[in-house]
Amino acid sequence: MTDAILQVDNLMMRFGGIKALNDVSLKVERGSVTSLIGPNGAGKTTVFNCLTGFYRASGGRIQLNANQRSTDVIQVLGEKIHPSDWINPTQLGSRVWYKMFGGAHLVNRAGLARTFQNIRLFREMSVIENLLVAQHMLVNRNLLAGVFNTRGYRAAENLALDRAFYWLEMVDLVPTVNRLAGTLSYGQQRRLEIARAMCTQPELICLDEPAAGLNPVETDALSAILHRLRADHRISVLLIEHDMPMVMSISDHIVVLDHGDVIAQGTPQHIRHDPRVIAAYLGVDDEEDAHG
Ligand SMILES: Nc1ncnc2c1ncn2[C@@H]1O[C@H](COP(=O)(O)OP(=O)(O)OP(=O)(O)O)[C@@H](O)[C@H]1O
Repeated sequence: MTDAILQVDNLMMRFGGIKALNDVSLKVERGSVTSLIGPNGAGKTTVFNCLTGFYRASGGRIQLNANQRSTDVIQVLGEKIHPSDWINPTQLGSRVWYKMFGGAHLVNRAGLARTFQNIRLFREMSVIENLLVAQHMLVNRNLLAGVFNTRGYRAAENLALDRAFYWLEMVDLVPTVNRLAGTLSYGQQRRLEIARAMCTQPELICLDEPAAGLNPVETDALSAILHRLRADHRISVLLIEHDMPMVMSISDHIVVLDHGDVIAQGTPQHIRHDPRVIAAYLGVDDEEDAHG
């Protein structure tokens, strides 16, 4: 029996006349590293945007099984009211509720965090401030507790600091703690993005091209971090990445997208030899490499 932390069925996304996602079904097994690969414009980032609530999918189903509950991601983002809701008051109430109070924050609270293809740190804030801001949902936000600096408020702040230092250590950035995020090297900024996402305590982390622009040493350090996330913290990872050696070495499962459709999925070994994947994406050189 499978234990999927994420199950995506028949996901569709249209932008006017453009069909960015046609019919995407995939799943991420709990504790696995799953990679989403494909040529430029295949729809990979659009999948991430639908999963994390940046886009509202045009159709399909996204189920996240984390934090000991199952979350219907499309529902919590706030769906349109359907005509049939008027004869089903519970359904109508739920849709109105999520239309008013739903959004991407609920997806994060349900256990999913992400990083971005173009780094989106607060560049003018220090490293530690970036990590504390990420935790504002988790700490006590009671105004009076803050004004009177109550014991509960201080305890929550200390916990946030402990969590920030824990993940800083994990990504090897403790010495940079007071530097402005914008002054870090590119590789350090990528690692800080991962630490910031981890501070929200997700069970599934979606990483959009984390190795882009990294040198080979930094890419190896990143692979080691992903290994540790899975082995030591049982975090599930969904990865978009063009660095094929990294994808092939780190993934348990690979999903290949092309023109908004899943054209293949399976183990790295299986994907490496799939003729459709070679034709659409990997190309002859990679096939020769694989055989060589
Ligand atoms: N907000 C948008 N408005 C209109 N079209 C969009 C939008 N976002 C994505 N698209 C289109 O959807 C298709 C898929 O884009 P997407 O960025 O998901 O591809 P990708 O596989 O992530 O590519 P890359 O590897 O280059 O990042 C493209 O044709 C793109 O132009």
